[in-house]
Amino acid sequence: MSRSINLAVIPGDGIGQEVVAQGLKILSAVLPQDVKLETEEYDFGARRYHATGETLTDADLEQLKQHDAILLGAIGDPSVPSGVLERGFLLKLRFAFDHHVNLRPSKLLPGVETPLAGQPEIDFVVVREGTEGPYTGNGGTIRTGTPHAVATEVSLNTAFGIERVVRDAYARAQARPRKKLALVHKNNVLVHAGHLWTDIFNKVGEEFPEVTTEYMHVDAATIYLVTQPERFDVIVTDNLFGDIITDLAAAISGGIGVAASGNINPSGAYPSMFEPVHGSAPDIAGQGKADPSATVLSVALLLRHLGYETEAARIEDAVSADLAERVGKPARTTDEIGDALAVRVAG
Ligand SMILES: NC(=O)c1ccc[n+]([C@@H]2O[C@H](COP(=O)([O-])OP(=O)(O)OC[C@H]3O[C@@H](n4cnc5c(N)ncnc54)[C@H](O)[C@@H]3O)[C@@H](O)[C@H]2O)c1
Ligand SMILES: CC(C)[C@H](C(=O)O)[C@@H](O)C(=O)O
Ligand SMILES: [Mg+2]
Repeated sequence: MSRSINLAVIPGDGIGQEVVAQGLKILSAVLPQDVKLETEEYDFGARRYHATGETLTDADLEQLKQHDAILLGAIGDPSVPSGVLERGFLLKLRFAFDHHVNLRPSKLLPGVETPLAGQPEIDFVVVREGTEGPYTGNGGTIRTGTPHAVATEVSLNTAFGIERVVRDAYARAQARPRKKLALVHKNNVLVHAGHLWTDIFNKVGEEFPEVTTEYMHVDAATIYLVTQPERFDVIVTDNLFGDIITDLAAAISGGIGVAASGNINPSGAYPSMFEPVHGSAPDIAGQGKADPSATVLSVALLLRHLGYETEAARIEDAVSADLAERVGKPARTTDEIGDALAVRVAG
């Protein structure tokens, strides 16, 4: 039986261009010959915006819908006002394709440096809700430019949206050896949203008696992520808390250059999108300094999502070996790391 992957590729802005090139290099190197890889590149981001004023049109969404999956580098550029591309492209796409499971694994691989004392066991996954919370654009500004300006950014939380992501997180916890799930929220202050999350978390938990649960306020979670990261197995949390704690999770487990993510539509109704957790890093863009590992690991998540478990594991092993060998060696360019990984996955 012939197999194929029809992939939408969105390099985007800044280092997105550099790291996606490496991701594709590794993808081509790892796939068996009988798998036909078709890629179509899209120019979303600052270039498209400056040329046309567009971020993501309905026609673009129609085209993207035809693919099996999407690989994204990063979106956002200092030449475009903050929020225009982030909301107008990235969030619009995540919402349009109902990417409600934003999956962000963190694993401290052997030999990889962490700013934490000792070499703690870090191996957890954050299931970040991806379509609701304070991200929906449910707000506004009045009296702009006056001393009485008012801005609101209302967090939207639906029972439907919470329940589906919470159930997904329980299922992931159930499938892992430690079977632990933590709900991270702020139900001591955000009592409306927080209690809806907590009630649903407890109710869905009745279906998963083997999963051990705990609740933690998000501020305390930031303490434990630093002092006891080994405590975590699966974390489920809302969109904004998930955004913040996954940058922290990246920082403790090898850095933002190795943090991968998947924006998953579990039903398959729309293609899922895989991207590094990091952004376009304008401070290092164009200098060959970006670590492509996060994108390469995102390619592994993409392959696993499409059923290519062996190839996904090969990529993860290659990145792990590459990271372990870095200690004490001079820094390599983005391209050099990509080349080394391509050799490893092919061999
Ligand atoms: N998914 C996305 O497309 C995404 C994610 C985050 C931020 N952004 C956007 O990216 C732009 C820059 O955001 P930011 O500076 O807050 O975050 P950032 O993640 O781009 O950069 C934060 C820091 O991490 C470093 N860094 C990031 N990726 C790296 C890599 N692969 N290797 C080595 N170092 C790396 C950067 O040099 C910088 O010091 C903004 O426009 C923001 O909105 C986009
Ligand atoms: C750029 C921004 C919209 C995005 C988010 O907040 O989700 C980014 O920070 C991320 O973590 O993917
Ligand atoms: Mg973020």
